[in-house]
Amino acid sequence: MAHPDNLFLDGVTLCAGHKTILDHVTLTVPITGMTLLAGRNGSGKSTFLKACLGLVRLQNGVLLVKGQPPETACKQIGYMPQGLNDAALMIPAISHVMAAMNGAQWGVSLPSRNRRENAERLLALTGALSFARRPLGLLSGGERQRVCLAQALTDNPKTLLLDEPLAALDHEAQHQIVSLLDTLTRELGISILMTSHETEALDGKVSRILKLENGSLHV
Ligand SMILES: Nc1ncnc2c1ncn2[C@@H]1O[C@H](COP(=O)(O)OP(=O)(O)OP(=O)(O)O)[C@@H](O)[C@H]1O
Repeated sequence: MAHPDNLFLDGVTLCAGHKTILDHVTLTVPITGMTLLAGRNGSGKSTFLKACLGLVRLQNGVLLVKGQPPETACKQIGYMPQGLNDAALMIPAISHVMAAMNGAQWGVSLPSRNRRENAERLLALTGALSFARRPLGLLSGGERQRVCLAQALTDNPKTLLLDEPLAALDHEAQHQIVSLLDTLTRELGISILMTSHETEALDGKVSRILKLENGSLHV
């Protein structure tokens, strides 16, 4: 059912180039709390997250994220893509967060003082305020993930799509990020759909696992 808590797919076919990621998939699954999108390298996890954001078009079928088509749903979704492009590495961490605050939701740009205060609030929330003025390229992997998470949290999203937020982190940093994500789901009611190969760090924290394999998606 196209319920506001659900991810809803009806006859969805999704391709990336010549590769079929989803082949006529029909599925309804709640995505409240933390949902792990699992699958082997190249199975299509990143492509599916992009489809949920309306960045990649379906070949066929209907996809609804919390009851809305991707083009509408994306306005209430924070997205953390896999990796950063090289240009982003040169700018201070706080600018990376402020850059996402374009005021698009309300049609007016926020004054820069408000943007800075908002960015500082989000960086404090993710434990990244102490390195807010350092270039992203000089931060450790774990520090950078915290900044990217702060950027994904701009505009108070109801849902976060996180592509490999635990990649290249040591065990301690993985557990710190997982604990932060757990807090976001429990205290702010944010739904998190994330990809990760680090399933051990997520033990006991995920509400469900969605498996993407051989063109099918199942719980
Ligand atoms: N724009 C594109 N054009 C052609 N092929 C693509 C495109 N984007 C992705 N692919 C291919 O589609 C497949 C799925 O890629 P995707 O990045 O979604 O997988 P993934 O499950 O996220 O992988 P990983 O776990 O390695 O990050 C891969 O074989 C990839 O090479």
